[in-house]
Amino acid sequence: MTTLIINIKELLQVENTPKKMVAGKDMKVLPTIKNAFLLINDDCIIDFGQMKDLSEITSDELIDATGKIVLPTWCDSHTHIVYAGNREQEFVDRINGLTYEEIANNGGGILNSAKKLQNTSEEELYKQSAKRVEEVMKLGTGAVEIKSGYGLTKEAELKMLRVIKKLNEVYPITIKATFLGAHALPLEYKNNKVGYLNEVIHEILPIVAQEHLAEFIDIFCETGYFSVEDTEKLLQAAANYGLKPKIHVNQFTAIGGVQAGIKFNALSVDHLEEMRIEDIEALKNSNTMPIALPSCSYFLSIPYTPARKMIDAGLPLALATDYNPGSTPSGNMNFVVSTACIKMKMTPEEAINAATINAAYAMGLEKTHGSICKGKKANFIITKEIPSYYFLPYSFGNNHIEKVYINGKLI
Ligand SMILES: N=CN[C@@H](CCC(=O)O)C(=O)O
Ligand SMILES: [Zn+2]
Repeated sequence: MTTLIINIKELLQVENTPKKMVAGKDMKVLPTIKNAFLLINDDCIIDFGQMKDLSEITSDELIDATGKIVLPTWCDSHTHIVYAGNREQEFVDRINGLTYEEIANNGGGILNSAKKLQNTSEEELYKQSAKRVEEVMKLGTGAVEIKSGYGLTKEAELKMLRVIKKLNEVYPITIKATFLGAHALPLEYKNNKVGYLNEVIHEILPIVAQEHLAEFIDIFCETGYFSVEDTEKLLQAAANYGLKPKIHVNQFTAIGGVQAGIKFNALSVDHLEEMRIEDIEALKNSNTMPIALPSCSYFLSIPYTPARKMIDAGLPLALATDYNPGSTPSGNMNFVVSTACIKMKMTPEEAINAATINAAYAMGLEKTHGSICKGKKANFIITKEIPSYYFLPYSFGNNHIEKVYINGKLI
């Protein structure tokens, strides 16, 4: 089945030769075609170009996109979409003066979500999570990474990963799974971090690998959670099973997590609200993609990742939502792109690159996602009539999306 979109006001992020990602000054460049067409066949992009070069208008379906912009769907390379219940009480507690750290120390935070998830059946967890997957697809996300990490027992971690697997089988959106058993210390291991890490490494990780439940490994490398030494121990064990790191580092304190990630050839290092010069230096000449999570900074009122310093130093940057019940109860990549422009001083071109091609790279999907390129997945957003693509981040909080196609299917 072919679909032809004609009279596109501007087609964004077009590529003739697919690139891996963009870094530094190149992030300011967003290749586009004005007055364009896009042709897809089933789940694949087969042609695009200027309207004047379109030889004949024959297709099973024809869409006139006069006044509208077409761009690749967003890639969300860091989420915790599979969770049970919510934590709106903690939100109110923070408004009333408690800090995120105080809430966690009182048994709230990640442990609160873990308790809820352990007491939720796999079917119910699937149901709650599927609703969020449907929601983010409508918001224009065509590929997403989802972590475990709210289980914190063998049974519950595997339950989360099976739910992620089922979501990937049921929905057209591409889903990549990450094993985050080392997200927090469960209460039973309060004074026995070594014991819990051994449980993760020797009891859960082998099953995750054997059952192919995750492609990536993650750990919360942070003061009060897991140290750099813990991180290296886990990443070494995961490497033996072929799991690639995508890790939580530098959210509240910079303790060397960036360097640990690079040492183990991490695909990405994520959060980075606290960045030292040596962290930026370490990322240069690495294959590791830094990921910023501006909605988390917004929600927790913590610093934003210093995108300007990083990009001006020649680094690439990806943007993701961090959708989770504690620090970011939002999976809206449109808001992420706006916030990156408004609060992190990224240009619209940089933000769109960071949320498409660089984000695809940060999940190992750059060959199939993240741009309008022949042979890539037919994943794209058709906007409502808008004056220019600047309008997307500028007119923040408003919905500019008219249609979303994922794997060639209208969502
Ligand atoms: N920082 C660690 N993990 C999550 C939030 C966890 C929670 O509060 O539930 C994050 O990425 O922000
Ligand atoms: Zn996270």
